[in-house]
Formats: sequence, structure tokens, C-alpha cells
Amino acid sequence: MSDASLNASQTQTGDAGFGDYFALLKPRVMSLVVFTALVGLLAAPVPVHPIIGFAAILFIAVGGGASGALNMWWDADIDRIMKRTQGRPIPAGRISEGEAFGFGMTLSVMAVVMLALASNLVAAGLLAFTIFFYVVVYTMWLKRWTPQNIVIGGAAGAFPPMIGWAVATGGISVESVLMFALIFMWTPPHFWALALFMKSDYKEAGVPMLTVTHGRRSTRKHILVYTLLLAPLAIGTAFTSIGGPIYLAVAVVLNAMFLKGAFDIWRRTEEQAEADNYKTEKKVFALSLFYLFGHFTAILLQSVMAGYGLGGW
Ligand code: HEM
Ligand SMILES: CC(C)=CCC/C(C)=C/CC/C(C)=C/COP(=O)(O)OP(=O)(O)O
Repeated sequence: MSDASLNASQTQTGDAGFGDYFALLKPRVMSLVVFTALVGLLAAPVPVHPIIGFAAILFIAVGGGASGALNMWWDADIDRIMKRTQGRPIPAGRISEGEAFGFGMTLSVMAVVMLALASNLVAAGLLAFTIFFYVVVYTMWLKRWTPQNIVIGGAAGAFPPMIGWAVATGGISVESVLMFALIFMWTPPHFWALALFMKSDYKEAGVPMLTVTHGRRSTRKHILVYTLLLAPLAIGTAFTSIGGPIYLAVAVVLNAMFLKGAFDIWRRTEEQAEADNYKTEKKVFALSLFYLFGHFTAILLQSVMAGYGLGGW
């Protein structure tokens, strides 16, 4: 039986296993979040002892996961309504809201304290702020209040490379802000492409996503505008100290693909999208994941090569 087909009447709180607590950490989304933190850490000009680096990434992963658990605790009511989220441990009845809250809070505090001990207060402070931003600013406040929820709230997902960079350097710099900006501008097309084929779910749950408040036509336009703003930023990063020729080649190809996808989404009518079951929108959502992974992999490659005195301009 799939998770989605379980419901509270078939399962009881207390049935939870390791897998349910692991699911509270939103591991799939967090895998990319943690990767960007790792790249931030490795791209910094200050080498980190491997054990400290490993521990720091682990604590960032735990903090990120904990914020996911707190997000699911607060959003349990809407997760019960949306098909996509009904199989999650709380709506499925395998973990109680109180248990999820306790789990999320305990891990959050532990992650921040441990990161402070393993690295420095700037990194730990940034992690604490990121958890606060995702849980309080995005989840509790913006998500149910404004269609700009993910534009502003998306900042939470953009902090992890800055945390990684701060672990290594103890501070914030132009380069780490650039990595933040890349994720910040990427989040709206990433999410709105998904929202185009999720509209009915958010509507039922009363979440004011752009698709619900402004319609799909406007969302298509918004995706294009943000992708057009993202491209020069992503490509321009090639000419900074975290970029280089390899990054430039990757960025040009990925931005050309992402722009083509955004134009396709913008050109399509709802009838066309419905006719092929939102094939283009689904493709662009998948591409968004590859896009971010590709840019951060290129930043990582450039920094590894720079360590050998190679790959720069
Ligand atoms: C406010 C910002 C964001 C919103 C609202 C958002 C929303 C979503 C949603 C609703 C999904 C569908 C999958 C699910 O049910 O969990 C998803 C998938 C995903 N997101 Fe995002 N996202 C945001 C930011 C990010 C960031 C910053 C990253 C990584 C850096 C990221 C990485 C991913 C990945 C890897 C998936 C695919 C997960 C899978 O395979 O199930 N997202 N996102
Ligand atoms: C280090 C650290 C604290 C990282 C946090 C990173 C972070 C804020 C990621 C946000 C990505 C995410 C899961 C958005 C889902 O939005 P949603 O909660 O509205 O999605 P849902 O409808 O699937 O619950």
C-alpha cells in the first residue's frame, strides 16, 4: 500500500518507525539544500579540516531536516487536505503533532549548538536564522497570507551555501551572497512550474499560491520574468572568483535550456497544457532541479581546480 493511500483511520499514532521520523526531515528536498551548503563550504578560500567539515554539513543537514519537521507540524491541517501531502506521517496518523514538534525543536536546538561548537557563531547564527525564517516567516506567516510567499520565503532555502561559506571563513562575503542570490532568484520558477500542475490542491487547502490568486496565465508570465532575471545573474557569476570557464560553459547551456522551458511555458495556453497533462511544466520543474545542481557542481569543480592552480580565467 502506498503512503498516500494510508489514512488516519488505518494507522495510529505510536505506529511510527524510523522511516516516519526520517520522512519528517523532508530528505529529498534537503539533499539538494545540503549539497549547496557543502559547495559553499568547499568553495570558500579557507580550507576546513575534513572532520570539522563533515560534522558541520551533518549539523546543517539535521537543522534543515528539523525545520522540515516543524514545517510539517504547523502545516498538518493543510497537509491533510492536499493529495500530494496526505501520506506524510502526521496526516497519515503515524506521528502526532506534539511528537513532530518535540522532534523538530530538539533537533533544531541540537544542530545550532553543535554547529557553534564545531565551527563558529556566525555559521550557527545563520543556521538558527534560516530555521526561523523557514518555520516562522515562511510557514507560519507568508505561506497562508500572500502569493509572494515563496518569493520572500524562498530566502530560507538560499541561506545554506552562506552557512557553508561561514563555516570555513567565519563570515559573509560577496561570493556567498552571490550563491544566495542564485538560489533566491531560482526558487520562484522552480516552485511555480510545480504549482502549475498542483493548482487544485492549493486551492482546496486555501493556500494563496500565485496560481490560485492570479491564475495560471499570470503564473506563466511570472516564471518567464524570474527566469529572465536569473539568467544574467547565473551567467555573470562566471566572472567572479567562484566562477571560471567551466562554470561559464555549464551556465550558458543550462540557462539556455531553462529560458527555452520558461518561454515554452509562457507561450502555452491552458488548453494545450491540459491536453498533454502539463508535460512541459513537469519537464521545466525537473529541469529546475538539474539546473541548480549543475550550477553548484560547476562552482565546486572550479574551486577544486583552483586548488591546483587550474581552471581560472
Ligand atoms: C520556498 C521555497 C521552496 C518551495 C516552496 C519549494 C517547493 C517544493 C515542492 C512543493 C516540491 C514537491 C515535492 C514535495 O512534495 O516535497 C519541491 C520539490 C523539490 N525541491 Fe523545492 N521548494 C523550495 C525551495 C527549494 C530549495 C531551496 C531547494 C534546494 C536547494 C529545493 C529542492 C527541491 C528538490 C530536490 C525537490 C524534489 C524532491 C523530490 O524528488 O521529491 N526546493 N519543492
Ligand atoms: C539549513 C536549513 C534550515 C535549510 C532549510 C532549507 C529550506 C527552507 C528549504 C525549503 C524548501 C522546501 C521544503 C519548501 C517546501 O515548501 P512548503 O513547505 O510550502 O512545501 P510543502 O507544501 O511540500 O509542505
